[in-house]
Amino acid sequence: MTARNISQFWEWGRKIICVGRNYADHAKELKNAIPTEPILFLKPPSAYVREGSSILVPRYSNNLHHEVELGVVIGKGGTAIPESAAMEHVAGYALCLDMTARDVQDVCKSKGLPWTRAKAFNTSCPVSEFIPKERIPDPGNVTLWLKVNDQLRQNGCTSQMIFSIPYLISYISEFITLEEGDLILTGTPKGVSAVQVHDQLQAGIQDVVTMSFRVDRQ
Ligand SMILES: O=C([O-])CC(=O)C(=O)O
Ligand SMILES: [Mg+2]
Repeated sequence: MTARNISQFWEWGRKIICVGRNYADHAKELKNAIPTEPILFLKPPSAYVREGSSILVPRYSNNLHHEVELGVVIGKGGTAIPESAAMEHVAGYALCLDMTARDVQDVCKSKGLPWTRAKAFNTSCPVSEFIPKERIPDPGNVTLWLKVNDQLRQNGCTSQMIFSIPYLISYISEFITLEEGDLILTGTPKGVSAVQVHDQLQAGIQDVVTMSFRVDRQ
């Protein structure tokens, strides 16, 4: 067996744990209450898509939204990690999109059902290259942006997160053991909007990384 390299964490088949409503301005734009505790959901590793492949609109959705998010890649596993030690468990970062079938999510929300079909479908988690920890010395203060066909839609700073990265690692690991290669999506700032087939999405973390994806029909 060849040695696994964390710089290709998306091939490892590990967990993708997502935080919802972690920016007050995004919670407000969707008319949701501001959470007092992290809201979590999961995507399977089959959700990953890499540059060069397209984001596919599920056949059952007519309102696919982009959500640009900072992803935290776990380098050292652990259970019940104290907040003070949380950053020692981080190997690096990735720019991520939490693609969301908003029409499906709205139905799930109205019925009090889980968001799986809205959030966990194939290609619902586009990811950039792996960004080693050293390249983002202060992950709590970086700008995330996203353009659709060259028009800026999202532009937010991770300093606006309600729950910090160390807090999230500690909170999650209390009841889900984190493993090397897991990814945590930390929530999206405001500006989410619908994408259409053949749109071109471009996103970045200030001067650290950019990525682009095309949207196609499934
Ligand atoms: O808006 C949602 O669907 C919740 C979410 O994933 C986020 O806030 O990033
Ligand atoms: Mg999200």
